[in-house]
Amino acid sequence: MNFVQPIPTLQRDGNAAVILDQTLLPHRVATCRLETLEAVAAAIRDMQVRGAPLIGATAAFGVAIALRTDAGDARLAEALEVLGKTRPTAVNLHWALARMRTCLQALPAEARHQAAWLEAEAICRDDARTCAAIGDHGLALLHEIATRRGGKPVRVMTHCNAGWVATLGAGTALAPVYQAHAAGVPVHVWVSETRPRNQGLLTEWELREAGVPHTYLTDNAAGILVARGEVDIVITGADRVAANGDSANKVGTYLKALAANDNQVPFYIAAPMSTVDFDCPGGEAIPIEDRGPAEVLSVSGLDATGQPGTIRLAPDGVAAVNPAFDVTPARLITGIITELGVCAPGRLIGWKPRSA
Ligand SMILES: CSC[C@H]1O[C@H](OP(=O)(O)O)[C@H](O)[C@@H]1O
Repeated sequence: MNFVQPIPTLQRDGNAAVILDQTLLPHRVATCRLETLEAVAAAIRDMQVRGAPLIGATAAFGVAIALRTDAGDARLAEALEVLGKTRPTAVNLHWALARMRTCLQALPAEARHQAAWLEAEAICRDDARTCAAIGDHGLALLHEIATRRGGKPVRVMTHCNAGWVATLGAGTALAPVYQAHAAGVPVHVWVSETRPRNQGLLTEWELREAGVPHTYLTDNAAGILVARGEVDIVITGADRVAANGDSANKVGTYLKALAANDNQVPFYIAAPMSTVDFDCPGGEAIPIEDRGPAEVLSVSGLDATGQPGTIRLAPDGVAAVNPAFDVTPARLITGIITELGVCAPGRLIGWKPRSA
């Protein structure tokens, strides 16, 4: 399916990047123009852009922007270092920066700026194609369930946002849902809010705009829905998949996988092969981002007058912990939906490209 993003998540405008600012969604749809290396790094760190594939592509744009007036070795190294430090868990960031390094380091400095833009834009096009292929492979799974359910909606549970706003295409976990909806396969999506940053609201917004039936729930409600038999399949994205299939995704994913496993509900990760870190043997080696207590102790939204704002939830001095991701062990994962097909987590190593 040729999915066209309703609003581009990332675009080139001369020597700048124009991003869809995700910190304002779903209440305000606005773009933001990034003209410097520092602005790109801040946009990734502060999650104006988020979602593993989109973070990678944005970082690639950051390299191109950084090389405008000086494309020497030192400047290239500085750009790669600054961008590489923005967020630790999503390996697509490092994958994209490595691809930029490979493309650029062999070139003379005067050829690098233009080549960087070409490569960054190629990363975007590749991701759109990858999302479409993930959608195709995931659709086959949803089709199978639809047939079993005799035309009743396939009830998909997801977590966080792995839709089009997190990528350059249709998304990862939501790509099969969009494909199914377009093909007339009835689907209903359970959308968990994903505290503390509430990326579930992004998923809710995407699905509402696309006319895909869905229901929003608190993170804690996921277990009872699974136990009551109201979920046919769980599909989430991933930020880093280890060589043994252990998968890091937004915190709360592990609990959904446990509930799914306890109730014989299939649990799938949908992610591009660029999310697989073949250098990382298992989940214990995946760096987990700690975003600090402030996000946990407050909540952002609109006030009674419709103005955006943040309110404090907890009294002063409350101690809080905020790991942004957790790791779902391979034994709880039914399969990993990639652009190459659906793979059992334990067999991923057989899919390792020769160059990786
Ligand atoms: C398409 S990958 C989406 C991925 O991004 C999330 O993380 P974050 O919002 O912190 O960038 C999450 O873990 C999702 O699965």
